[in-house]
Amino acid sequence: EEWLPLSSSPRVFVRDNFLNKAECDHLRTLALQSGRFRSAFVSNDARSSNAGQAFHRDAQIRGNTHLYLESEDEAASSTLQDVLERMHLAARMPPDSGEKLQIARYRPGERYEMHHDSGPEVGLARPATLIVYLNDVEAGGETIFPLSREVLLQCRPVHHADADGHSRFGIENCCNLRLPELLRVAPREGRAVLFFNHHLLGEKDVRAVHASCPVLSGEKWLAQRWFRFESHFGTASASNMASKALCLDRRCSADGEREQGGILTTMLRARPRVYMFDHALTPDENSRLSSWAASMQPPVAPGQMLEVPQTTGHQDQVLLEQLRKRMHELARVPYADPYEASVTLTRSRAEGLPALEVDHSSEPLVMVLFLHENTSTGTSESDAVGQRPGSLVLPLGICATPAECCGAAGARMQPGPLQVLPKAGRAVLVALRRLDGAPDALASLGAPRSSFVKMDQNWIETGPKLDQNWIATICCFARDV
Ligand SMILES: O=C(O)CCC(=O)C(=O)O
Ligand SMILES: [Fe+2]
Repeated sequence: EEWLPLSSSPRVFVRDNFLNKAECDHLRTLALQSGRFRSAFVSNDARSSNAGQAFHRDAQIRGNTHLYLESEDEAASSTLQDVLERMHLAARMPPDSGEKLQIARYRPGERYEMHHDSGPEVGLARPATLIVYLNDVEAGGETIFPLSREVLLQCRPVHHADADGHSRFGIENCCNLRLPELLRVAPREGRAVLFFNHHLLGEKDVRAVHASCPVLSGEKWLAQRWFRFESHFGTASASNMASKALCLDRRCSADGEREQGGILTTMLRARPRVYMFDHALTPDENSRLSSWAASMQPPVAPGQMLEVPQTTGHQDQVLLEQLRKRMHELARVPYADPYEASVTLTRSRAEGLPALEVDHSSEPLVMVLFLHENTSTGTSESDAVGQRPGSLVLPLGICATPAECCGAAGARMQPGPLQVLPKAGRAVLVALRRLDGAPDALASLGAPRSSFVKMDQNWIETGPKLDQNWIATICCFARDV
């Protein structure tokens, strides 16, 4: 497994060894050498002018120091560029969506009380946050997410009286609690936490509040990337990544991030967002999937679609669910087990945070498609890239302006159909929405005339129906063609 989903509401993922020791050391050294550390609570940058951040200027609320790495730092460090690229790939966020990388440092006693990272109401929308811890902390410093209203209340930045009549302020009251509804991520060198501050359809997820427990002993260092809805230029990494995507469009060699478990992630397009995952299925899964499809009675004709039964008892049920789960994880979309987890989810929604608004329209809906042998997808537009039989050709729309399509390097990029060659175990993810949840007109997939299996209830015969809350499509090839 690669990124481990810890919670589906809010969406929180964790991955160990996201950065290696040398990379962690390098980022800390860059930060120290810059001499730019300053108190988080006296920050007078643009962000402090908004209401949501104003109270963070109180040392009691947030006592650590931090700095931002600048484009000059990026230009001078290929390690930093590489780290940033991997951060964007991991978060499935386009290259131009990142703020400057923040390096933060907490000394004993320093903490950051409960807060939300995003404030669309004040013009600061941050759909996702990626934190990487840069060292091992002797004690304390966990990042915590309250998963129920009860726990949230016990963590609020007010004085809480405990049973003995002692008063404890804010998270100090709840960092000691060992409760199942308190998700706690201990800082470990190289460990990354990815969480989404907005729902898949763009609305702010009020449940994504979190805090940093006080460091009890030692120091805590982290690197933090915030992602924005709107294009957020000014970082060198944006143009590097966009030109790599350009290279892939033109069929250069793949160059992506190899995740744990051997899955190789590559961004094919920034707008709309298209990702390719090699080795998403193991050879064993490919062959089991192929023989399962081949065993269908009556046989599946080329071009015919085949529905995966929802019923339990099918001999390949376990395999199919495992794949479905993996596809969801790759898409960073919460997986709702059709038989169990969805029930659990519904229950936790009903009981968990009754006073908070939960956006039911963001129900995950991802379809998983498998291409079978003897199928030819295709549109005539694909000829320019020399279509091979069975390729997945995505006629990904026409950009109004090149910059709109591909960000910083847009002027050099030719939008047009994207061809993904079939390769056993390869999956392709197309985000159908922009980061703010609006349907991405560039992701109009048309109607690929291939044989697909959709892992939910219905056949898809035409393009995705955005009015039905489609978020993404992900398909995988079980065979080479
Ligand atoms: O230090 C942590 O673990 C969390 C930091 C955080 O939430 C923030 O800086 O916004
Ligand atoms: Fe935060």
